[in-house]
Amino acid sequence: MRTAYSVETVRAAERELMARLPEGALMQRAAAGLAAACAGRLRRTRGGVYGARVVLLVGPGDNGGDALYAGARLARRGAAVTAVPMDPERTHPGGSAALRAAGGHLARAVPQRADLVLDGLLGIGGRGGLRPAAAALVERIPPGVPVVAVDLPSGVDADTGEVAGPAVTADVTVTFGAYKPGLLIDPGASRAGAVHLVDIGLELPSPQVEALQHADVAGLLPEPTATSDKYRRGVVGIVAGSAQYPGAAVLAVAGALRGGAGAVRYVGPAAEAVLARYPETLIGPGRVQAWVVGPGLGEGRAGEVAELLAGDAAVLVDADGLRGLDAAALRARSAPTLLTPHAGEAAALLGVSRESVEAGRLDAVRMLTQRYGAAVLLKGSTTLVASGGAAVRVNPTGTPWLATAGSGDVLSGLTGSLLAGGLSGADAGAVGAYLHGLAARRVGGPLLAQQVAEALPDAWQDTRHP
Ligand SMILES: NC(=O)C1=CN([C@@H]2O[C@H](COP(=O)(O)OP(=O)(O)OC[C@H]3O[C@@H](n4cnc5c(N)ncnc54)[C@H](OP(=O)(O)O)[C@@H]3O)[C@@H](O)[C@H]2O)[C@@H](O)CC1
Ligand SMILES: Nc1ncnc2c1ncn2[C@@H]1O[C@H](COP(=O)(O)OP(=O)(O)O)[C@@H](O)[C@H]1O
Ligand SMILES: [K+]
Repeated sequence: MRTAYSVETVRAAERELMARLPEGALMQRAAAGLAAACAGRLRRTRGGVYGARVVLLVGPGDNGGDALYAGARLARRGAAVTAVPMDPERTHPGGSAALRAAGGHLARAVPQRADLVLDGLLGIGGRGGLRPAAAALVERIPPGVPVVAVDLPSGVDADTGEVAGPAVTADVTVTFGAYKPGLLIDPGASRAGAVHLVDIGLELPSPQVEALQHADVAGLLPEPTATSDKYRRGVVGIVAGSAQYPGAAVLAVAGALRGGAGAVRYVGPAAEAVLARYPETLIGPGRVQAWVVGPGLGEGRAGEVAELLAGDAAVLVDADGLRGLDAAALRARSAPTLLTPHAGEAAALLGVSRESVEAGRLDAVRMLTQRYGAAVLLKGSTTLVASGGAAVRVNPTGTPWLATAGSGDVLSGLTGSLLAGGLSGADAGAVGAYLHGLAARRVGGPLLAQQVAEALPDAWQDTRHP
């Protein structure tokens, strides 16, 4: 499991550790890790540190201090290091002195010839959009030169991944002590590049955000045993499709057949199309452990949704099923319930704009789980899964090629199948999104939704091999 912590949590752990260490020790640990990562990068790109031209963008706080001390270490190894302070009156004094003593120097303008740029403008102390002095330095980063962000790319909100205005786009982010949510959640995650964690010895409580990895998923997947039969493995029912959208039913069934349930039942007007493609499908009402309702349902079928929600099987509500949901009915349920909106559907459920959901995905998914009393999977770039007050799960797999009609139907079938296999709403959502994203990466792009479904068994097997 990869875990991420809010600024408040990191600050508290930092205070606790600092009280037990000599002054400045943590910053030296951070700078040593940062310099090592930069040296590694320079070795790969130009054969070594000696003679490399390194530019430091230096902000007024400790983030700038980290950059200056790391710059001093690189200067001692023969790099030509130039630091450009955002505010020359407010620059980490110890760091500036160390850099000068190591042979580096400070400048007013950003040199345009460089082998590496360190973004040490703002770390976890950054608030709001970059102020003009910081934005002006970011604008002067020479194009094509690799950028290493110190702790996080300046302009990215550490707690949410929100980006208000200009921000640094890094090739690598060297982060200290713990991942921050903004490094895992878009739009921030896309600005961070490859994230490298430097252990500085912080002791941390439970995380605010987490991301499953192969071993976590393999541990949650429902595998059949010698005593399994198709009913014990779980039956998933799909209520999807309409005369207008029969394909949604076929794609949801395609996902459900590869999600580990023992049988897939289809209820709706697209039975012929479903059977033509998947003769394995059971047709018509019957007992199930989990329902998937919504893909391609069209309008005027809220009654079917309400009826399923009144029952005691697990229910996944997607797409058209999400229209006019009754929060009180959802809150009254005791079986697992999972809502799987994309940003537009989430916006409608919250009564806000789609843009605000996309800009603040973490807040949106937390508000949805609170308001509807259900687990919520918010689809899109860096899919999030929230359930009650537990850590929000961010999906680390996936590809923008998934932004294609029908891929969400495959996801809902797959995830419903996992619910039928006995996973909780949050686990089914996180594991479903993970496999779906892994399968899509295997296909590459451009991809068809049905290819994603077909690649699911291979993705499932991949999770067993770390
Ligand atoms: N935590 C740990 O364990 C460790 C932390 N370490 C390091 O410390 C970093 C945190 O340092 P920090 O607290 O000094 O804050 P930092 O990010 O440098 O920024 C604050 C300064 O920026 C300014 N400013 C704010 N917003 C702005 C904006 N939008 N645009 C422009 N300016 C803005 C703000 O100005 P003010 O608001 O005061 O006017 C203030 O001067 C952390 O990320 C990590 O690198 C490691 O050394 C060791 C272990
Ligand atoms: N930019 C993106 N990056 C990664 N995944 C994306 C992106 N946009 C959409 N997706 C994924 O593609 C799928 C689309 O689902 P959805 O919007 O319900 O489409 P549809 O209703 O056509 O099936 C979801 O799994 C979503 O997370
Ligand atoms: K930074």
